[in-house]
Amino acid sequence: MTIGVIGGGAWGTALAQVMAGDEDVVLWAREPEVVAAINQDRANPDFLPGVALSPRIRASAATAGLAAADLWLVVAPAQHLRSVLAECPLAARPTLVLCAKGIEAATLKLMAEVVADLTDAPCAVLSGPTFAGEVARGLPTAVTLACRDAGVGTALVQRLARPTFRPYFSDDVTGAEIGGAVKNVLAIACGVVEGAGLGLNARAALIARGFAEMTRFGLARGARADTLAGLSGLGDLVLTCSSANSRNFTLGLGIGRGEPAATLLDTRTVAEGAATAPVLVAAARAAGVEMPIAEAVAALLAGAPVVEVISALLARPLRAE
Ligand SMILES: NC(=O)C1=CN([C@@H]2O[C@H](COP(=O)(O)OP(=O)(O)OC[C@H]3O[C@@H](n4cnc5c(N)ncnc54)[C@H](O)[C@@H]3O)[C@@H](O)[C@H]2O)C=CC1
Ligand SMILES: O=C(CO)COP(=O)(O)O
Repeated sequence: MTIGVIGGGAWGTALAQVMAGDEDVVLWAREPEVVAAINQDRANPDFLPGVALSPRIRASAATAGLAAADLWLVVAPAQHLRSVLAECPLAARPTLVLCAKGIEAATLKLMAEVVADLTDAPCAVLSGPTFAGEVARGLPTAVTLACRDAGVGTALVQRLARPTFRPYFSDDVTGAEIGGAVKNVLAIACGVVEGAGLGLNARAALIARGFAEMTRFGLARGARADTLAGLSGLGDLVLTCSSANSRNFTLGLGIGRGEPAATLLDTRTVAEGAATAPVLVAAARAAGVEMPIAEAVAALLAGAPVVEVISALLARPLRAE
């Protein structure tokens, strides 16, 4: 059996590495230098430095090679998922496991909704507290594997489980997706709090009030509260809101210190929350849901001064919890 991985960034490479413990992996990467480094040096210094990669991973710059796999882990960033997948040999009807965390800007659609525009192949979502470097080094990790079809989902849990990689089945695809997308935005907010020196009380308040926003938005979009309180929601929120290993948290850290967001975003790596924040604000307004922290993050990314944004958040009318 062969697993396909779409995307040679940190997360695609880490998933390829953990899967290569038991199966051959065909990895499509967009950058020829990433393909060459994986095939020749067994490394991906551009996106996942310091990890010696398995010889069972074969990288390719051509999507045709994915046809050899019956299961694809789709790890292109959220805003590129549609264009990347459209170039892949979908006619083979592989099972798709979506691993990006975000909402498509042009359509306000979650990743599974984007995929439904392209194919009716079986589809699941993998999400949870998963820093790529730790997964690639074999440190213990648990994720949500969400699929509307319980038969497909439970088979995927069995196939993707590894000694240090534990998927938990859920049938709540929307909940798993919303947790991952929203926590990225909240991680930026927590980084801002840290960078601006606002203290640990403020960060804890932000995590709790941010989780309330995630829950309100999730319920409005049909997610279940127990999913949002699980690995792909609260679990991932806690991880990324408390560590500078998170690109989103680190972006917020810089903004909180007064660095321009545009400069901080000028990197090869993605901080998905930056793309998600304005989209989330639009989606929340469309759903009639108040998300003041997400609005604050979107304002900061658009260049609003940190002091003003924080003062405005603190000046909001007092209300019941
Ligand atoms: N890094 C991590 O620890 C985790 C990342 N994720 C999610 O996985 C997804 C991918 O993130 P990473 O692998 O970390 O990315 P990365 O930041 O390591 O690398 C950037 C990736 O974006 C791709 N890219 C850039 N421009 C593109 C374009 N125009 N078209 C198609 N692809 C383009 C690059 O080829 C590269 O694969 C994101 O949605 C992220 O939120 C999820 C869990 C953990
Ligand atoms: O999603 C992640 C961990 O679960 C990775 O977080 P960052 O994208 O903020 O680095």
